[in-house]
Amino acid sequence: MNILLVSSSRHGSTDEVADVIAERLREAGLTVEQAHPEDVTDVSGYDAFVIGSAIYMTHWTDEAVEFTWRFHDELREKPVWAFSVGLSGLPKGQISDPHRIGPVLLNLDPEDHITFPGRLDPSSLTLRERTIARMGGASEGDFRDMDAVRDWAGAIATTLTSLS
Ligand SMILES: Cc1cc2nc3c(=O)[nH]c(=O)nc-3n(C[C@H](O)[C@H](O)[C@H](O)COP(=O)(O)O)c2cc1C
Repeated sequence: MNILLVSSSRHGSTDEVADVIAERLREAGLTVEQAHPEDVTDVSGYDAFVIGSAIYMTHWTDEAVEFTWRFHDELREKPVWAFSVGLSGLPKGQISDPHRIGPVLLNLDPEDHITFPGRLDPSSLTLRERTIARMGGASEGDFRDMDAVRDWAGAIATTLTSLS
């Protein structure tokens, strides 16, 4: 079973979450190809999709959203899992609003969607990003829980291996 795992990241933390998902799916014997959404030109030949994006200003990246529209018809025909990486749910994360990604998820109609806590490293941000993050009261640090990521990927693997 061939899976396309698409991740959209500005500062790397979402790509690293995607790497953990890919590793877990491969452990289950699934074939996984990883790509960034803007590099994908063809989605034929895949049996399932895992699509994730970092959240910025309550939205998925433009590249991730554009991917979901570009391949809307193909994605609708196969199982899709979606994940977001952001700081929603953290005590100071006032800029987060996962509901704003609702239209994307409605478009994708995924089997499941999950939001994983992300990483905010001020030293890697542009001045504009740093200002927005500070104004929003975002917590600085790496809040990713890779065990939770592995568990989520494990559940996908269980579903997909039962189909094949
Ligand atoms: C300018 C800026 C805006 C952000 N907006 C949100 C947001 O609206 N919701 C959220 O949950 N996280 C938000 N975050 C946190 C990022 O989603 C988090 O840092 C994520 O791990 C970044 O992923 P990346 O390293 O793959 O780019 C924001 C971060 C920055 C710097």
